[in-house]
Amino acid sequence: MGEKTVENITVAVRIRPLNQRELASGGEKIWEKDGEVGIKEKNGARNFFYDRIYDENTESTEVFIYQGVEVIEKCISGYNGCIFCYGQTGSGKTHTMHGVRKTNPGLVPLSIDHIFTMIQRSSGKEFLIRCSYIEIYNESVNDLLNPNFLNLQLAEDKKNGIKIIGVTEEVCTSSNQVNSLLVMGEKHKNIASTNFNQRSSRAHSIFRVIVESKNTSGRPDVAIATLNLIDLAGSESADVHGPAASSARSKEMKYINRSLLTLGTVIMRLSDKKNNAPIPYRDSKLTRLLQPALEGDSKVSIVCNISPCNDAYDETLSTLKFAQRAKKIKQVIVKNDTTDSKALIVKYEREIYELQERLREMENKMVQEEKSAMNLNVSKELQILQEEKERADTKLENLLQEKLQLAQDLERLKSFIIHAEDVKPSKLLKETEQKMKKVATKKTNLLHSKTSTSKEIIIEGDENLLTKNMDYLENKSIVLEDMGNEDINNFERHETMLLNGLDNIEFELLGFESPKNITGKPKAKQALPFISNSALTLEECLKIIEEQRKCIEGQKNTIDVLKSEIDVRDQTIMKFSKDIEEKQEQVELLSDELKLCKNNLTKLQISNRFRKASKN
Ligand SMILES: Nc1ncnc2c1ncn2[C@@H]1O[C@H](COP(=O)(O)OP(=O)(O)OP(=O)(O)O)[C@@H](O)[C@H]1O
Repeated sequence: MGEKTVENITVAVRIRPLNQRELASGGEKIWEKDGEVGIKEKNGARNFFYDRIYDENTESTEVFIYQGVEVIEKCISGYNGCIFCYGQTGSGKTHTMHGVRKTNPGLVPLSIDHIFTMIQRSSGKEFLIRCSYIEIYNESVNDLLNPNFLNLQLAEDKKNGIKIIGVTEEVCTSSNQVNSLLVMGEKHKNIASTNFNQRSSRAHSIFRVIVESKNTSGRPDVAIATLNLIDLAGSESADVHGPAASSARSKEMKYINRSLLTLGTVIMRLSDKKNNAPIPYRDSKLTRLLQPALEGDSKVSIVCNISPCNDAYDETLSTLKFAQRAKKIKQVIVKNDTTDSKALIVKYEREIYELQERLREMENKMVQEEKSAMNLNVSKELQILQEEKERADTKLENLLQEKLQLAQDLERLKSFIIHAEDVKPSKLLKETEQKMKKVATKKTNLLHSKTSTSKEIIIEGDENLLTKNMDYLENKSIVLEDMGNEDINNFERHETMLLNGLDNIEFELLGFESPKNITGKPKAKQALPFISNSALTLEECLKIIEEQRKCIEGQKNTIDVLKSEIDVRDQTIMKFSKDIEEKQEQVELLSDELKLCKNNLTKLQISNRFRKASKN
């Protein structure tokens, strides 16, 4: 706890001018100011003294100078403050508290202006201002800054007084901002027209400003002061609404009067300390909310508003008595110093510090990012990609070479392969084959035409191949006799050739053995010009042909394998090319990202430089 001061509640009386209704009804002014601090009945029957008396000629600014300035300045120094107006309906409470914003502002807007003026003058200190605005309507606490928040609950808070749970608290940094909140709250106020006041407040309204202050150097203490600016609803008698009063107005009147009565009792008990009767703070929401202030933790200033008219005599007298009692209340007000980390200013400062740290970290990180992006990531990435590309290029080059080699091999191998259709049959072979066919036919015919004996002789001729040959020639001459002359000539012309061209197959077809011994060496090979070695037997030739055929088939298989290998490599090459394209795209993307990163950094740096400049 901080410094203490013992003070009385400051009580002033403000006399408003007679209003139209009073003048029209022939009302008379029976109360008048008596010096700076006195008020007396015109007939001299009664007089009262307070801290200050304001008459109908006094401007609200003057009221503020005496009733408001000290309270506000105490708040700025860390003491709680409370200013409220008390009086019957239509006596000028709202006029005093709020006034007419531009032409004749009341204590609330003047207090706000003064708070910010004081802040401006308080070098070496920092402040945090937050505001809330509520009204107590029919004993229900409603949020005027958020009309959806109705019937808010109250809770005891030993450090900060009575807390309104869930109330809207707006942090404000200028008087304009606070005034905007006031305007907004005013729109949600319960106001109605009565016989006594066209715009009568149907609820008590409390504009609350919490001022947190802290020295920028030295002790870390934070002073938290709460300023309550209260415009009470006025006490009402039944004639305020007339006999046709609606049930809503009657209900409002009941609640207003009951809470004002409780306030009166609280003030009475506080002013009479000898009487140890309990103080009924809890009997109304109004007194509960005012309890910390009235109990003595606040600098309290009360303006009691009265009508000077004779027809309001009772109400005015009641107000003046209330003011007298209030004047007696002594208060020990204490400065609210705290090192509580819950103080919003401490919390915000910590947050600001944390945010600045984070910003610094972010800036460093961004510089690092930029560097690494510039020097490491991108160049490394590029280097890797380039190396990969070079490797892929080499691979591709090798594969192309291999492919070329394979293509050449293939061509070479292809040139080795001879297809049947590629080979032109020799004229000689063709003729030989034709003759062979003819001979075969004729031999068959001959065999059929001969007796079974001659057939047997031929078969038996196996014993002596030469004899067989003779027989054969004999048989042939028989056949020749049977054939026409033309045939004979033809046959003879080709006989040698035929004999030479006959191979073992023909002989075997005819049921003979190979005529190797007939001519010494078989001549069949001479009829096969593609076999260059005439020394080979026909079987050997066939074998060679078969081997060659197999070899060609083998080569074909090899070529097929090579072809499929080439296909696989082609696919690999395609894959590599695709990979390279993808990597190049990645490189482009990374370059774009880097550009973006650089732009963002430049923007951030500019905004930082702007922010630091505007701070200075
Ligand atoms: N000092 C003053 N000078 C000029 N006009 C005043 C003064 N005091 C009050 N009035 C006028 O009297 C009328 C009623 O005043 P006001 O609304 O402030 O009364 P109130 O006490 O707030 O009433 P209620 O309790 O019904 O809300 C208003 O039109 C107001 O402008």
